Amino acid sequence: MEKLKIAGGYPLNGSVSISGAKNSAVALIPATILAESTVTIEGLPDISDVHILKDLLEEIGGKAEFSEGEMVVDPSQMISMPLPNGKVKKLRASYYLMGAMLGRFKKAVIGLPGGCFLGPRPIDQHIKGFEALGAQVTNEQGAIYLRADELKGARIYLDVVSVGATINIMLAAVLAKGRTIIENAAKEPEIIDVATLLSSMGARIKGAGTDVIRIEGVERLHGCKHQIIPDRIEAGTYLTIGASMGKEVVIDNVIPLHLESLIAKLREMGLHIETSPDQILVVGGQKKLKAVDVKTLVYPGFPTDLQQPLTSLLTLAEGTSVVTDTIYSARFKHIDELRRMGAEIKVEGRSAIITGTNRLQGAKVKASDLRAGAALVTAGLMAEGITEVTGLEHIDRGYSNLEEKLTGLGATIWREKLTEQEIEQLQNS
Ligand SMILES: CC(=O)N[C@H]1[C@@H](OP(=O)(O)OP(=O)(O)OC[C@H]2O[C@@H](n3ccc(=O)[nH]c3=O)[C@H](O)[C@@H]2O)O[C@H](CO)[C@@H](O)[C@@H]1O
Ligand SMILES: C=C(OP(=O)(O)O)C(=O)O
Repeated sequence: MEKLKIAGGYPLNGSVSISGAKNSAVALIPATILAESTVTIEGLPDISDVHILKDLLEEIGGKAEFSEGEMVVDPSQMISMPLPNGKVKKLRASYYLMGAMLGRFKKAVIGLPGGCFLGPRPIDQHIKGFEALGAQVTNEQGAIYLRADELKGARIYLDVVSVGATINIMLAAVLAKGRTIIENAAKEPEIIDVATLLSSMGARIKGAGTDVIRIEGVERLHGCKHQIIPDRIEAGTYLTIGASMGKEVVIDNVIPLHLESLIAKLREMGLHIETSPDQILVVGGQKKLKAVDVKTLVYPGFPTDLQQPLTSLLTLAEGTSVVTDTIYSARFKHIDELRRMGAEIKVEGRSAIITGTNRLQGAKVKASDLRAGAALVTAGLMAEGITEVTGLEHIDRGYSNLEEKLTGLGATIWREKLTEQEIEQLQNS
C-alpha cells in the first residue's frame, strides 16, 4: 500500500496532456465482446479500471493486448463464462458486461458492480431495459442472471436519466431483432463515443447525444479501429488545479465544449480562461476568487464527478459557496478530510456550504472514493506544508500518470510505501 505526499503552496505552470476518457474506456472495452473480429481502441488511459476490464475479457476467453494506450481485442473465442464474483466487484462499469454478453450470447451471469460508494446506485433501469428487449433477469445472491431465447427491439422510456442504463441498453440492442428506441436517454459525450465505436463495428444507431436514441438491430458486428475521446473529468480536475495554483496552465488534448459548465463557473469566480479547439488556458493567482453556487445535473449541466474537486477550490473563494449534488445522495465524504486541512464547510442534506478561508494546511487525509481523492490532491497542492493522501486505489481507478502530470506542471508530489504501522492504523480507521 502506498500514499501520496504533496508539498503544497507552490505555483504551477506549463501544460498537461489529457488521457482518454475513463467513462468511455470502461464501456468501449466491453463493447468489443459484440464483434466477430479484432477491435483496436486507441488512446486508452493507463488506469486500474482498464486493466481489470482487460483481465475480465481474458477470463471469458478473449485475447487482449494493451500497450501504450492501445488495446487490441480478439473476441472470436469468447464464451459466456459466469462472472458472479471476483474482479467484477472492483469497478462500477463491470455492469456493461451484462449488456454486451446478453447481446452476443443471449445469456450472462455478472456479479453486482462495485465502484465508488456515493449513496445507493441501483441498476433497475438497466434491468428494465434488458427485460423490455425480452430477457429474463433474476438477482441470485448478489449476481444478476440474464437469459433470452431471442432479443427483440422495444421502446424503452428511462424513468431516471442514466448514463449506465443508456449505454447498457445500446449494447444489448445492437444485435436484437428490429428497432429499439431509448427515450429520456442520457446525453453525455461518452454515450456518443460508444455509439461511434458500435457504428464502426456495423451497428445502426441514430440520436446518440440526444434524449432519443434509435437503434436498428443488425445480424452481426465486425472489428474496427477506434480513437477514444479525451477525459473531460480528468481535464476538469486539472483545470480546477490550474485555477487554484496555476500562473498559466494549459490543458491540452481536450474538447472545451465538453467542459462548458465548469468553464462558465470558473469565469463566474473571476478566473481568466481562453479556449482553442483542443486546449484550455487558465490563468490563476491574479486576484481573490469569488464564491459561487453550483448544482450538479445531468449533461450538459455541471458534472457530479467535478463537484468534489471544485469544492476544494471554493475553500479559497471570498464569501460563502453552496454546492448541491442532485445526482447522488452521499457524495460528500471528502468534506471531513478537507475540514482536517482547515476548510470551513458544513453539509446540510445534499448541499455543502463552504466559507472561504485564506489558506489550507497540509494534513494526513484519506480518499474514500475516486473524486474525493482528486479533491484531496487539489487541496494538498493548495495547502501550506505537507499533505499525505491514502486510499490511492480509488485515485488509480481514474487518473493516468497523476504524479508525472503534476510534476510536469512544477508540483512536488511523490508516492511512498506505507509503513506496517500506517497500514494497521488505516485498517482500524
Ligand atoms: C462508469 C461510469 O460511466 N460512471 C459514471 C456514470 O455512473 P452511472 O452510470 O452509475 O450513473 P447513472 O447516470 O446511471 O446514475 C445517475 C443517477 O441515476 C440513478 N440510477 C441509475 C441507474 C438506475 O438504474 N437507477 C437509478 O436510480 C443513480 O442512483 C444516480 O442517482 O454516470 C455518473 C453520473 O454522471 C457518473 O458519476 C459516473 O462517473
Ligand atoms: C463515480 C465515478 O466512477 P464510477 O461510476 O466508475 O464509480 C467517477 O468517475 O467519478
